[in-house]
Amino acid sequence: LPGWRRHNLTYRIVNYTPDMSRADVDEAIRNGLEVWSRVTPLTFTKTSRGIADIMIAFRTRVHGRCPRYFDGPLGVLGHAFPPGLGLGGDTHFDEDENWTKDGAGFNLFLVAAHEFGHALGLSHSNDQTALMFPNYVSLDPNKYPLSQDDINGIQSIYG
Ligand SMILES: CC(C)C[C@H](C(=O)NO)C(=O)N[C@@H](CC(N)=O)C(=O)NCc1cccc(N)c1
Ligand SMILES: [Ca+2]
Ligand SMILES: [Zn+2]
Repeated sequence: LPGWRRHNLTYRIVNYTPDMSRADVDEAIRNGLEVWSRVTPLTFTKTSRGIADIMIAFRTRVHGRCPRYFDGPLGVLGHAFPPGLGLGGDTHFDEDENWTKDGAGFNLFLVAAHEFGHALGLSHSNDQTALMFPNYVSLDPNKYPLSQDDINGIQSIYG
């Protein structure tokens, strides 16, 4: 099955980027998840310790037991693992990027919303307007980032 069977999921921000305030990181992550909870029956509860379904961390290069590596500034910005136990759902951001809450560098909210699409079971879309399009397009972060393609995709998994 491509999606989570449980709809009440937990997430934990394991570490924070020095590029932004903790409050701004918490906000960007919460909003990135809310993009998807608004169009599905999914709920996301933040935990500050132990193992959560979606473990979120800022990492560089080779990191921990993660099978994927980061590549320094630019290029790959983040990666997330599809639903499942263990690494499933876990989402990593490349700490070698400049993470911001506005238009400079890379907007954490936008990249997080994209990565969480993967963590919920979506793969890339070839629709240029889709959040799940492979390449970062710096949208106005206040603009609603989901396209109809994204909504069709997530609702085909979570109904
Ligand atoms: C092969 C993958 C590990 C690439 C990686 C990705 O898609 N992660 O989900 C990634 O970071 N892709 C870059 C590609 C790039 N540097 O343009 C990206 O911006 N993905 C995140 C993203 C953020 C917001 C919107 C969109 N459409 C894509
Ligand atoms: Ca990178
Ligand atoms: Zn992606």
